[in-house]
Amino acid sequence: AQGSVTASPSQYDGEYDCPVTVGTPGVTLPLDFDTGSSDLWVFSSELPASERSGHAYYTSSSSSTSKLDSGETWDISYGDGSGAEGNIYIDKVTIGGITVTSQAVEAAESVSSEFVSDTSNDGLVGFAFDSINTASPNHVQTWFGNAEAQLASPVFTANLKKGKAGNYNFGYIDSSEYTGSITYATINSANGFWEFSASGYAVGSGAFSSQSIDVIADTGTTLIYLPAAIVKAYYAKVSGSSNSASAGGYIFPCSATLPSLTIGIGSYKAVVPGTFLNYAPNTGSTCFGGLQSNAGIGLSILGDVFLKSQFVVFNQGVPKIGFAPG
Ligand SMILES: CC[C@H](C)[C@H](NC(=O)[C@H](C)NC(=O)[C@@H](CCSC)NC[C@@H](N)Cc1ccccc1)C(=O)O
Repeated sequence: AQGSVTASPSQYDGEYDCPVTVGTPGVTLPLDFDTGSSDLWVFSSELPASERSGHAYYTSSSSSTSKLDSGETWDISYGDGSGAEGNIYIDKVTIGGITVTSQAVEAAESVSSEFVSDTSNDGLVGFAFDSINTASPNHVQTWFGNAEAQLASPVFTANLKKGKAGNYNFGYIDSSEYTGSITYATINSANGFWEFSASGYAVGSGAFSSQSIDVIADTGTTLIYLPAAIVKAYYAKVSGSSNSASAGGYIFPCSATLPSLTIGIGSYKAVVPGTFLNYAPNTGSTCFGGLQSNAGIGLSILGDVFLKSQFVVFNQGVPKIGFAPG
C-alpha cells in the first residue's frame, strides 16, 4: 500500500496539520504531524468542556471499534513547555488512505493552555522513534510503526511549502516532488529523534564553514534553532537586527533584506531563501527571525522554516534521512 495526505499550514506556517480519521464511524481531526515526538494523542470527550472549546474531539464511547487499553496512561511534555496527558484506547486510524486497525489512540484528559488556544489542531501524530513514546507502563507504537508492514518501503516523505498546502507521502518516494538527487545522512536514533550531523553552514553568499552540527529534523517545531555563534554570524549580516529579551529572540526591521542560510548535509548544500527567514511581524515595524539560538534546548532543531525549503525522506528502515531541493 501507499498513501498521501495534504499538509495545511496554519498562520505564518506555525504548524502543518493533516486530516486523520479515527474510529467507527470515523471522526476526522486536523492533527499536527510531528517528527520530534512519538505520541499520537487527540482532544477527547474526557477533557473538561472548557479545554475542548474551539476543538473537534474523539469520543471513544461513540466508536464501535474502540477498546480501552486498560491500565495504560500517557503524559507528554514538549520543549516549549506545553504538554498533555490522559488514557489510551485501541482503535482504527486512517491517514492518506492507509488504515491501521489497532492503533493506540492517546485520549487527552488534560491539555496545557497552549493547546487549548491553538485551535489549528486537535492533537498530534508523533513520527519519531518508539523509544520516546510516553505510554506507561508499556510503550505503544507510532502510527507509522504500525503501518510499516503495509508499506512497500519503510519510508515517509515531507513536502512542506511556504504559505500553501504541501503533503506527506507514505511508502514511496515521488520523484516529481523534488529536483536533482537526494542526499542521505545517517540517523542516530539513540535519543528517539531523527537526529543527524549536518556538515556546516553558510550565510548568504559567504564562505561555507565546515563543522559538524548535531541537529534533529522536527516537523513539529516552527523555527530553526542553531548554536548561538552561528546565529550571531547570521544576524551580523542583517542591519538593525538585535537579540531582544522582550521579543524572546532576534528581531530586525521588517524592511530588512535577509541573506539566505545554507545548511550542509554531506556534500549537499541545502539553501533556505532569505524570505523564509523573516518569520512574522513582531511589534511595531520589527519582524521576528526564523533562525534563533538553541541556547537552553540542548541540541539544534531544523524546524519547518528549514524543512519547507526541502523535500525530505524519512527512512525508518536504515534509519537515514534524505534531502533534495523541494
Ligand atoms: C526537551 C523537551 C522536553 C521536555 C522533552 N520532550 C521532547 O523532546 C518532546 C518529545 N519533543 C519536543 O518537545 C520537540 C523537540 C524538542 S528537542 C529537545 N518536538 C516536538 C514539539 N515541537 C511538539 C509540539 C508541537 C506543537 C506544539 C507544541 C509542541 C522531554 O520529554 O524530556
